[in-house]
Amino acid sequence: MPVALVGLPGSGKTAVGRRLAQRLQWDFVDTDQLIEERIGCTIREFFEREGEGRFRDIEAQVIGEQGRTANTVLSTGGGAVLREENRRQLRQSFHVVYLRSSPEDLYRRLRHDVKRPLLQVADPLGRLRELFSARDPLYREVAHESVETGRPSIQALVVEILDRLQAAGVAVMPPSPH
Ligand SMILES: Nc1ncnc2c1ncn2[C@@H]1O[C@H](COP(=O)(O)OP(=O)(O)OP(=O)(O)O)[C@@H](O)[C@H]1O
Ligand SMILES: O=C(O)C1=C[C@@H](O)[C@@H](O)[C@H](O)C1
Ligand SMILES: [Mg+2]
Repeated sequence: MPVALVGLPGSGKTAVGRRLAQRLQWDFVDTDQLIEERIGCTIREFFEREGEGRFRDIEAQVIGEQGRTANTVLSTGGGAVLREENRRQLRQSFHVVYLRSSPEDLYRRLRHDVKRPLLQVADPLGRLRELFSARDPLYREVAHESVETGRPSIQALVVEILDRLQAAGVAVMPPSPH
């Protein structure tokens, strides 16, 4: 069964997901990257030109496709859980790991980042707090595992998630090369 990472923008889905896939020798797929390849422009440009609804349609299609893969770590976009259809798909077809972060930790990481369209507002910390209140219940609803990302390094998070995946029988660690 593929593994999906969910969480707010900046929670580490891409950074953690890539390393997790390396350790498992699985494929790594990032829905945001896949979508940018398909639409031929950045998500930010697409949001401005076509609107969030069109972006969410493509996102739902990509999650549906990836649910049929094996040996894949899927890093989802921060808003993937907003659609009921996606929550059902995630819960059914993936082992879902929620990277749970406080709005304050996220703000520290993302304040200089201009790539995340939802944070291009006058009060990004306020926006993150709103996003957390609105989405934390949805991430919890879909998650089979939840890990707090406040203090641990990316490496430590990967080790913790690997332990959980092995305990759940979802993944077997490949033998180490030496
Ligand atoms: N546990 C962590 N400790 C320190 N830095 C981290 C941690 N997790 C992520 N980061 C850093 O925070 C930034 C955002 O991480 P990343 O891009 O992986 O988030 P994301 O969840 O994929 O965000 P988005 O939903 O917007 O795609 C990156 O620079 C990443 O290296
Ligand atoms: O939190 C969100 O709604 C989003 C997060 C990003 O990963 C992208 O998927 C997009 O910018 C929307
Ligand atoms: Mg990402």
